[in-house]
Amino acid sequence: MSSSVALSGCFENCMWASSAVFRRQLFLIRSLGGHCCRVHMERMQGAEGARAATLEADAEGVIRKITPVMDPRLYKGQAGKIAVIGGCREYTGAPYFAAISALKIGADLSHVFCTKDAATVIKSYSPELIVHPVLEESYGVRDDEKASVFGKVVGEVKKWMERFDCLVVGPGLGRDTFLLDCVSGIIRHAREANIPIVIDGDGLFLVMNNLDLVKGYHLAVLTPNINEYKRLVDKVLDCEVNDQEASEQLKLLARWIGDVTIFRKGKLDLISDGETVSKVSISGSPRRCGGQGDILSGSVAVFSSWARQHLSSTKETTEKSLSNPMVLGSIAASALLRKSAALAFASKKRATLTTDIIECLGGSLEVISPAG
Ligand SMILES: NC(=O)C1=CN([C@@H]2O[C@H](COP(=O)(O)OP(=O)(O)OC[C@H]3O[C@@H](n4cnc5c(N)ncnc54)[C@H](OP(=O)(O)O)[C@@H]3O)[C@@H](O)[C@H]2O)[C@@H](O)CC1
Ligand SMILES: Nc1ncnc2c1ncn2[C@@H]1O[C@H](COP(=O)(O)OP(=O)(O)OP(=O)(O)O)[C@@H](O)[C@H]1O
Ligand SMILES: [Mg+2]
Repeated sequence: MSSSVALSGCFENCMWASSAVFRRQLFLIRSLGGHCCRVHMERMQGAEGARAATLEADAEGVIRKITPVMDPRLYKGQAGKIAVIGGCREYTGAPYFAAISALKIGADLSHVFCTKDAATVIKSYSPELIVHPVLEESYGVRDDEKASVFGKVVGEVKKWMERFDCLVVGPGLGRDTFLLDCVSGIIRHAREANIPIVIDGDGLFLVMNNLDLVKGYHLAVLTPNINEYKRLVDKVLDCEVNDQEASEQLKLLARWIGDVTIFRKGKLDLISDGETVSKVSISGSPRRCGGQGDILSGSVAVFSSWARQHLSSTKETTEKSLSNPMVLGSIAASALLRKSAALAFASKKRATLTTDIIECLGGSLEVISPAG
């Protein structure tokens, strides 16, 4: 069987959910206990053979290609307008890290949509950010007010939606049920408006329980850390993480969810849109202070916006995944985060904090793609 025929067969597998064949397979998988991934893997391997090892991405080449030149004819906003949906009573650092990283890399405007409790705190970290105190948690809303507050919250974000090049949903969002309902409404509007979305942190918690929010949306990137990836694999593939077949499992996960890009964060970063898998293993920092994933989500937002702009202005024909702006943006963000973390660690050692890494973003980008 040709590999393309086999691949399309595999895709069809993802559509089994409503068929009798799928129910029979599910029964078989369940009867085998925790071996469902092996079953899937064998199907994949049967389909594609033992595919070539996952290639290291030419991340610096990608950065050079998509980073826009500094052109005095550009006006404010053309280098990127990013919005972070996140920030609640508990977490104010995460949305700040994501939003400020976007600016430090070169976006022109960075907004944060958060709860009232978080807004003043985030504003006090930086006057550069545009902060909207619009999200509401259950404790502040009576049951009989919920429908109207929902409409107001979603409406406030929708007013701005079309101006954004990318949304980052989840850093420091929390897990309040009413707040997450409103964020589901925001994601639906973003999809309708064709706005790319990076889903991270508690945004992944939301999406994992409502896969339809991202299913089939080619402009969505999911950025799970080690715990979030475990939960995603468990929920979607109904099995455990398989590190021996990491690339195949990731590819399968992206296909199973449907047309999204998944960025699996870890000792090495793996990125797949279900077509190919790219690896970025540039050495980073051994410090694992919280917040590095937040820098990454803001960075993916900027680079994927730049990749989208680049691709729409060139007629390059290339491999399908390398014409996927979300994959290119993810590869670029991974490399820049890792280089910046290494640079920060070289001078700060054990005292390295997320804010130190953010300070290294500009310098690290300058080495790869000088501003002029
Ligand atoms: N400076 C800041 O502001 C930073 C803020 N950050 C923000 O923190 C948030 C969580 O992200 P994280 O990375 O801690 O998630 P992760 O590793 O899955 O969780 C570890 C364990 O905690 C638990 N758990 C988590 N949230 C829970 C909840 N609301 N309620 C109850 N349990 C919860 C979780 O349990 P489980 O999901 O398994 O039930 C798991 O066992 C997210 O918004 C992120 O952006 C970070 O970006 C760092 C910098
Ligand atoms: N062991 C490691 N060695 C080197 N770099 C790593 C390692 N683990 C993660 N990273 C880098 O740090 C980035 C953030 O990953 P991490 O797993 O810390 O995210 P996170 O847990 O979501 O972070 P946050 O604390 O912001 O929520 C990854 O993209 C990766 O490049
Ligand atoms: Mg995180």
